[in-house]
Amino acid sequence: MSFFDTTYFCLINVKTTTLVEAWAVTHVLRHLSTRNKHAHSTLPRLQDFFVGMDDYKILKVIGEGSFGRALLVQHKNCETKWVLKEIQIPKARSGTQSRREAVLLAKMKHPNIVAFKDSFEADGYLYIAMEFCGGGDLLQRIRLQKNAHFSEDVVLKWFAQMCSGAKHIHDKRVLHRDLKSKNIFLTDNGTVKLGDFGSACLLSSAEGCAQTYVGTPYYVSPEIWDSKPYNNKSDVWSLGCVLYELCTLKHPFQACSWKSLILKVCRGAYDPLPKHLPYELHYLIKHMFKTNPRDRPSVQTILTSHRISRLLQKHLQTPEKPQTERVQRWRREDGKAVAKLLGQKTLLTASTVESTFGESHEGELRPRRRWAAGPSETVLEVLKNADVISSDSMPIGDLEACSESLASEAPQKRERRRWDREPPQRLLSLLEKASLSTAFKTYTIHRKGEGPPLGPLADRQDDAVDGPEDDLIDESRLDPRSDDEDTDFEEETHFELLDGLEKLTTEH
Ligand SMILES: Nc1ncnc2c1ncn2[C@@H]1O[C@H](COP(=O)(O)OP(=O)(O)OP(=O)(O)O)[C@@H](O)[C@H]1O
Repeated sequence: MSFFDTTYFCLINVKTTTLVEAWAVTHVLRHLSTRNKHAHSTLPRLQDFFVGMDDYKILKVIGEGSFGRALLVQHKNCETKWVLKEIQIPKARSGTQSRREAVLLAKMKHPNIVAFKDSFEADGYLYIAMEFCGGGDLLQRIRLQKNAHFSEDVVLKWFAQMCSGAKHIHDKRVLHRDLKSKNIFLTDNGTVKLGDFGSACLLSSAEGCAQTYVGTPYYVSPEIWDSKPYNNKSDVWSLGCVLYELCTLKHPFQACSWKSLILKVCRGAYDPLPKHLPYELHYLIKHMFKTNPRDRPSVQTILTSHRISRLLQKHLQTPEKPQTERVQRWRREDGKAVAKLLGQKTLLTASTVESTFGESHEGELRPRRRWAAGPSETVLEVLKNADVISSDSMPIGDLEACSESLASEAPQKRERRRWDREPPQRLLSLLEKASLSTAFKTYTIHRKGEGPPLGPLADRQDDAVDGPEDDLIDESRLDPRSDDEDTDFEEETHFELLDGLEKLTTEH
């Protein structure tokens, strides 16, 4: 199929939606057939193609990312503005591989995901036409604020919409892998949309995709620095970074060196949110920044059964349905039976402070669990002779020793799941001299021996993604899943992050 055939096909597909557009197609076809007769040896670049036509024009170059330019274009007759991403296709790569972002976007139809319009290739470039978000990206919006914080309502609304978009892609077993405020857009009417699927990766194509690390160091979760597989909770970590930025107008993990950045990320050490923000947001951030991905909530959980859910739901047009309850609710009778077994004391009395409501009955207002007024005797005993030092100044080793001694004093020593290992020494030493400015860029790092970093559309020749577009999504993966399965939603292949990173940091 020649370039012109391909272009005819694309244009017909996109523009036959209205009569006006059908007229435009006729015009374009006539124009192209004239051009075809005098076809040059060099195929036209996008500029020739659009500007030369009566119906479209390039309004401006919006910006340039790591992998190409973003252009604002307009269809003359319907005034619709699109963003056209122009991405150079690496010579060695096949065109079909290059369409991954386009195909992913096309399949992701959701009010909180940047809509796909069309994609085509010309002259070694891939063009992806997508919805133009007139409000710009969230990073620009945050910068506009200077020091004025967003209202709580705005933060919750935007975050709810981000989660809704993220849930949609996770439900399709797709990871975004590069969620950051720069890749999240606002429309003119203030709706949030996730964009830039250049890094998105279908798990079903682990063969071709999971061997590549994509991400922006400031938003990368601890497991990635630990060379663990990327999973849906890694996207949750990145969303946590964006939420934190919305709340504070700062990055959660600020640092003046790579070493300190990675240490902070791996320890999950961030400054607490401002006090005026609701408790639910504090609680959510704490959970999104759990260093063990299994302890982080999934987006499904955040939207439906987390403490924050109630606050988020009112900002969603179509509220997310609560999870189908797999775990049976704890019934009062069961509680009583277990309590009897455990020590002839009802669990209600054991776990709640006696309330002025007295004994509650089914359907009646229940007393809320409250902490006892003072710390427990055991804690007081342990702390009696302890030095008073701030946790900030306490070296991590001391903290661990202290918490271990506390645990040994406790009546029942409970094994806690932990993920607070130090980042690998080699990683720290190789990053020591690298400039931190590079930590804000999107990286693509290939496996050991794969050569230099390549764009998001570049992949191995034997990439399983290559092939008919419909093969890209395994439909069986679209079935609804339980939240437990969600936790195990991760890439199957490990990759060597350090080798790739070493190359990058010596290049920059
Ligand atoms: N759909 C869109 N609507 C409005 N602006 C957009 C859209 N897509 C991209 N932009 C803007 O175009 C510019 C370039 O975006 P692009 O996605 O090419 O790279 P980037 O996100 O800036 O960088 P990187 O590739 O490192 O992620 C950015 O300023 C971005 O805000």
